[in-house]
Amino acid sequence: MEHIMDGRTCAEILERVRSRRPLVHHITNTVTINDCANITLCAGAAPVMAEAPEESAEMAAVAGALVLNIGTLSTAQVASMILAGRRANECGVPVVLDPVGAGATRMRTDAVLRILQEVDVAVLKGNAGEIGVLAGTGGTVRGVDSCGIAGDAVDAAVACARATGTVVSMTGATDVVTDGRRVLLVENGNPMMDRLSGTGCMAASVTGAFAAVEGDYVLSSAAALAAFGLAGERAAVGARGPYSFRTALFDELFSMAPEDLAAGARVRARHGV
Ligand SMILES: Nc1ncnc2c1ncn2[C@@H]1O[C@H](COP(=O)(O)OP(=O)(O)O)[C@@H](O)[C@H]1O
Ligand SMILES: Cc1ncsc1CCOP(=O)(O)O
Ligand SMILES: [Mg+2]
Repeated sequence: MEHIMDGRTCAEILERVRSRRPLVHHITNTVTINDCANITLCAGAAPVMAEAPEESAEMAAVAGALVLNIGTLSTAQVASMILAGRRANECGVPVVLDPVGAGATRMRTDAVLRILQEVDVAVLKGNAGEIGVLAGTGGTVRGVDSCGIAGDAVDAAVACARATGTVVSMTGATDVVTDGRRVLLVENGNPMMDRLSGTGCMAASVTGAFAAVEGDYVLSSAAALAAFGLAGERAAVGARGPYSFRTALFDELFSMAPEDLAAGARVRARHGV
């Protein structure tokens, strides 16, 4: 491990998001689209949602990052994602793919495999079940929820990164971020994040904002999950349930100073993969 990810590194990436305010182009689902826009703003970046095939490539070309989320996919939407993704690749814009529900239906699994074939994806951010399915090592997904992964979760994430050539960012109580060689474990977060629809989608949005300003996507993805998870920890204090937690989650990310993240990030390297 040539890079140890300390809180200071996370904080520096957050500072860069805040000072550069990158445009994060989303093609995403209709359930959590507004939450994705607002969490992007709270991170310090600028969201735009643009999925029409007539404009998606043009928008991707001027973005700092492109986030593709298949949560409410259609054949036409996936085609537009591929148009945008290819142009993003030509322009050096990092692409984050959220394979929402991959493994739950054949259409979702096939769409993800097709996007991975046609687009050079920088970060594949999914829950454990989705990553297990895409790794081919085994995972179970019901609807959009992970119902578990076969075998060791870190091994599956590493296998998925090697098979897809992406940085895999696998969320859960402990997040696993790997390029198939380096492995970072992010301990930030709170179980309340699992009780609210959209936290996985928002994690992808923040991942996109951080990827726009840091070209080492293992570092950018771990920093993004540390910041989002720390916001979740702080939001849980005093929350009365999922919806007061939701409001506080946005407020906590918005008001998070880089020094807060430097002190609160809990990221460690896992050796020996
Ligand atoms: N039990 C938990 N403890 C702490 N953080 C969690 C927990 N479950 C999920 N998270 C966090 O919530 C976010 C969404 O993760 P996850 O629930 O795995 O995604 P999805 O909604 O795609 O299934 C991530 O930032 C993750 O770290
Ligand atoms: C419930 C639902 N159905 C299709 S997309 C979606 C939102 C999924 O959000 P997340 O995976 O971030 O919890
Ligand atoms: Mg969820």
